[in-house]
Amino acid sequence: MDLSLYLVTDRSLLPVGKPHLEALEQALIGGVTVVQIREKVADTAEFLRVARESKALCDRYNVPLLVNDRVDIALAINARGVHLGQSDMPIDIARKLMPKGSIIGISCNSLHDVRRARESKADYVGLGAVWDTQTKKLTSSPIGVRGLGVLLEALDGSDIQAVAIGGIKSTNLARLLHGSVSRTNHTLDGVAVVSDIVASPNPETAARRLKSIFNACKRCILDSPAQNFVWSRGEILDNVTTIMDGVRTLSPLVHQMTNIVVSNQSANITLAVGASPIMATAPEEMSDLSKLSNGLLVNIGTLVGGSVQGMLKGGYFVNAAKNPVVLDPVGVGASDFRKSSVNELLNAWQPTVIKGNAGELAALAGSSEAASKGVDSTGGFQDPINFTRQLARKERCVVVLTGETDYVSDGKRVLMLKNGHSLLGKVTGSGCMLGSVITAYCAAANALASEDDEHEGRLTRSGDFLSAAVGAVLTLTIASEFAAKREDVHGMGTFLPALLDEVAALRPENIRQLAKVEEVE
Ligand SMILES: Cc1ncc(COP(=O)(O)OP(=O)(O)O)c(N)n1
Ligand SMILES: Cc1ncsc1CCOP(=O)(O)O
Repeated sequence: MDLSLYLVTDRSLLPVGKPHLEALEQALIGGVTVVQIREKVADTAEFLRVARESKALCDRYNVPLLVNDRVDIALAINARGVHLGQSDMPIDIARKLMPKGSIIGISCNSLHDVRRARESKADYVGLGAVWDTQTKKLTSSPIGVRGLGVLLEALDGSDIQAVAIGGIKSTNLARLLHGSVSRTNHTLDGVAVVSDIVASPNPETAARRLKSIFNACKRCILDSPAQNFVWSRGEILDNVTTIMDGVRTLSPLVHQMTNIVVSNQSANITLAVGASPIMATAPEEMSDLSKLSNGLLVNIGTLVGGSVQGMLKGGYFVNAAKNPVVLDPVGVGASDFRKSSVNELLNAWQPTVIKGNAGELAALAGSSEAASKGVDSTGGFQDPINFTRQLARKERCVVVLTGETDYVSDGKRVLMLKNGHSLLGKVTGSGCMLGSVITAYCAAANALASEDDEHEGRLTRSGDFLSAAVGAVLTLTIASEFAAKREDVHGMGTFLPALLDEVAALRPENIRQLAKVEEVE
C-alpha cells in the first residue's frame, strides 16, 4: 500500500461552510494515497454514516480507506483496514475480527511500542507525535525528527512500513524527511497529515504541495547522503576561487546569532571577507530576516533560554527560504542545557554545515573519544577521517572538524587541511570567526547555484558547500600565517587586528599557492 501521503480526517478543522466530502474529494484529486477516517466526538451512527460516504468517494479514486480506532465500523463499511492506538483493541484480536489481508496500523511513540508492533505483526506504524500539534492533546512529549530516526532504526529488518504524524506541514516536510533518516539509512514510507490539508481552504493544492515535496525529497535522499561533486586539488581550488569571488561581488547578508564574547570580531571578519553581517537574536524578527539574509550562523557559545527560541525560529525560516544554516555547537558537551538545546535545534531545522572542535563534535555524536574543558577540546580522535565522514553522513550535512589539522567532509569525501598558525589558538573566538566565514562562503555558494529541478526536495539550493567550507578554513588559516609573520605582530593582542587585515587582503592566488589540502581515504 502506498502510504506516502496519508490523510487523517478531522471534520472539526474544516474551514467554516466547507463540507467534509468536498474537502476529501479535493484532497483525493491532490494526490493523497490513503485516507483514515478519524471521528473523536461523533456517535456510532454518525461515525458510520461519515465512514460509509467517505468510503464510496475513496473507492471512486481507488484510494484505500482505513478507520481510526473502531474495528466494528471498519467491518461495517468493508474498509481496507484500521488504525489502532496503544489503548485501543490489541492487534491480534483485531486481526482475528478483520477479513484476511486487512491493513492494521498502530501508533508508536517509543522503542517499546515499536518492538511490540513488530511482535504483533502490524502492517505499518504511525510514529509520533513528531512535533507539537493543535489537532490532538498529546499525552507524551513530541519525539522530534531525531527521535523518529531512532524508531525507524528499530524497524530495520522488518517489512513494517512507517509514517510520521504530528505537526507536519509543507513548510517543515523537507526537514522531517531529511532529519529522520536513521543511522542505518532507514527512511519514512510516508507522512500522515491532518490540519495542513483539512484546514486548508484548498485541500487539493495543499495535498499536491505535500506530495511534490515528499517525492522530491525521497529522490534526493535516495540519490546520495550529500552532494555529488568530484574534484582534484586543482578543481577544489577553482571552486574556492569562484566562491571567494562570489562573496566579494555578491556581498551576501550573513545573519549571525552568535555569542557575546565574539560578536564584534565575528561581524568584522564577515566584512573582511567581503560579506555583510547582521547580528540579531530576537525570535520576533526571524521571519523578516530570513527574507533578507542569504545565510544564518547559529553559535551557542553563550546561550540563554530566550536565545534558543530565536535560534529555533531562525533556522526554521532559513530552511524554508532554502538558504544555508551553519551550526557552531560551542561547548556543547559542557552542560545538559547546551546538549538538550542543540538537540532541540536539530529537531527543528537542518544544518548545512556543522563546525566544531573534537570535544564538541564528540559530544554531538555521543562519543566519549574526545573530551572538552569548557569550550576547548582536550583530545582528538583515533581516526578523525572516519569520524568526520560518519558524522557528516549521519547529520546529512558538511562537517568541519577543527584542530591543528582540519578535516572537512560531506559524508563521502574527506579533505585534510594543514594550514594555520599557533596564534590562532591563543586568541579567543578564532573558531567562532571561522563559523562566520563558513556562513558567508556558504551563502555565496548557495546564491551561485542554480535552482535545479531537485531543489524542491532540498533545504538549500544545490550549492557546493563542501568547497565553501574548505575555502573558509583556508582563508582563515592562510591569513593567520601571513598575520603571524608580520613585524608589527608581537603576540595575541597585535595578532587579532592583523588577522582581520590579512583576511581582507587575501587573494585566491594566495590560497592556490599556499593551500595544504589533500583528499584522504
Ligand atoms: C497514522 C496515524 N498515526 C497515529 C495516529 C494516532 O492514533 P491514536 O494514538 O490512536 O490517537 P487518535 O488518533 O485515536 O487520537 C493516527 N490516528 N494515525
Ligand atoms: C492524530 C494524531 N496523533 C498524533 S499527532 C496527531 C494529530 C496530527 O495532526 P496535524 O497533522 O494537524 O498536526
